[in-house]
Amino acid sequence: MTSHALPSYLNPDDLGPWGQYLQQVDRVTPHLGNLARWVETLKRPKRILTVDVPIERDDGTVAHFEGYRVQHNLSRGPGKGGVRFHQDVTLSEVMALSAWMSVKNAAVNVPYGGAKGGIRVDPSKLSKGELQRLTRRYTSEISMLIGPTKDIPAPDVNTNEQVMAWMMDSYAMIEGNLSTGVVTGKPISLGGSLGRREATGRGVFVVGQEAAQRRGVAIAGAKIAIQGFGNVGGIAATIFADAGAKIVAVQDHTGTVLREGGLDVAQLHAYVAEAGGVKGFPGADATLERDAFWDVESDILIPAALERQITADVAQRLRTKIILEGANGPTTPEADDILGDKDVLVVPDVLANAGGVTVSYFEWVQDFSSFFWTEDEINARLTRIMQNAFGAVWTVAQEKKVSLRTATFIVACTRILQAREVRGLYP
Ligand SMILES: NC(=O)C1=CN([C@@H]2O[C@H](COP(=O)(O)OP(=O)(O)OC[C@H]3O[C@@H](n4cnc5c(N)ncnc54)[C@H](OP(=O)(O)O)[C@@H]3O)[C@@H](O)[C@H]2O)C=CC1
Ligand SMILES: O=C(O)CCC(=O)C(=O)O
Repeated sequence: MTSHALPSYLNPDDLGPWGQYLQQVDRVTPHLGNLARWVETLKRPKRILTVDVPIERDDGTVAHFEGYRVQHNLSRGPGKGGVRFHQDVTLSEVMALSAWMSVKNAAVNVPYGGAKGGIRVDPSKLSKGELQRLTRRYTSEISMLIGPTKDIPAPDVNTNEQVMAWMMDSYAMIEGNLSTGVVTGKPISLGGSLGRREATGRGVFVVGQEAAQRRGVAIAGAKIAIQGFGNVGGIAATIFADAGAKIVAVQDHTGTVLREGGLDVAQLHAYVAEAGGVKGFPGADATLERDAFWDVESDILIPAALERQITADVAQRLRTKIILEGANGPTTPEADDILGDKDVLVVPDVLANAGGVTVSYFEWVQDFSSFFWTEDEINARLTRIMQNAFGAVWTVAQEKKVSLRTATFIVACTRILQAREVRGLYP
């Protein structure tokens, strides 16, 4: 029997984010004991759908966009993971994001496999009508894969509650019934959950408290630098600032703003809502060149934008104690090694940003039971799950003397492969 480490549909010379994920799997394999015989299942997505998404533009022309939905692993439950609209989306990226969802969902022990979707499009160049047509067409094209018990999309970069409402409505039109549980991250008026919008940033804060406590860093007064000021970075900034931390630097696509004494986060949110980005924020002491963001001294760094931002070069330069990965895949394996040598504590994406999918799970449960919880209940349950997950990973990391990333992969991949093994293969 031949076993191929690389799926045939990828260019072996340019694996992109999928290559990064494969290296992470290689690092966990020696710790999986007998389950390692199943490890190849982690290296192959279960199902990949590539779709052509044509829309009529407002000017009457027709434009085509490439979209994907990848179900990486379904051993523990239906697929679950967001949908990204971005001009740089590739199949390799969506494959990696779907795999990180499998690991993340198992790390916090929510009953899902991993999936992710995306369209290669710059949504800022579309009108609202065009965006709605794109979303509806995409939903129709992937409708054979998704469903409340099959695969449940959610928001990711450049998608939000409105996009989820359009996805749900398109699916309901196809199915002929109202299936609120087909997507999460919906508006509250449509079966969405209190606390979902804030959940990823809140989860980053909870694990941040756990990490800071173990590293002897006080959150009150801690200096925090954040890359990305959207759903994850923007909300994390607010929660950390409310807890007394100083948000000393924020970078988004438009620029980087700095204030030694701490930026006024509420004012920055108001400014970004008007101006479209942090560039030109009058409450900043200084602005920085893009690359200089990585030289800002901080106690905690929160990458909350895109993958592969912290490369080996960046890792050498960083002056921080703790990295909380709000983004998926922000640190390359080479950078991980350097940060380990520098004793920087990296709380990996598959743990740090799991708050979003955790409250998505709560939303899905609430939709099925048509019984909705209070925000306090949601936040208390979220906090408990994140603290327990962090504690379990920390213990494994100490026992096995591995990074928190490898420890999270040990916990999660063990759960995934135990489910795989006990289900067995069709003879
Ligand atoms: N939303 C969620 O619930 C979850 C999201 N994540 C991950 O968190 C990350 C951010 O997602 P989310 O906050 O939802 O996305 P948003 O679209 O809400 O925000 C993305 C932010 O990143 C900024 N950004 C994009 N590219 C760059 C860049 N090259 N340099 C600096 N900043 C950049 C954007 O700036 P600008 O607006 O100027 O383009 C924006 O501020 C992603 O990796 C996502 O996968 C993980 C778990 C859950
Ligand atoms: O809420 C969800 O289902 C998934 C969110 C997501 O895409 C992620 O955690 O990366």
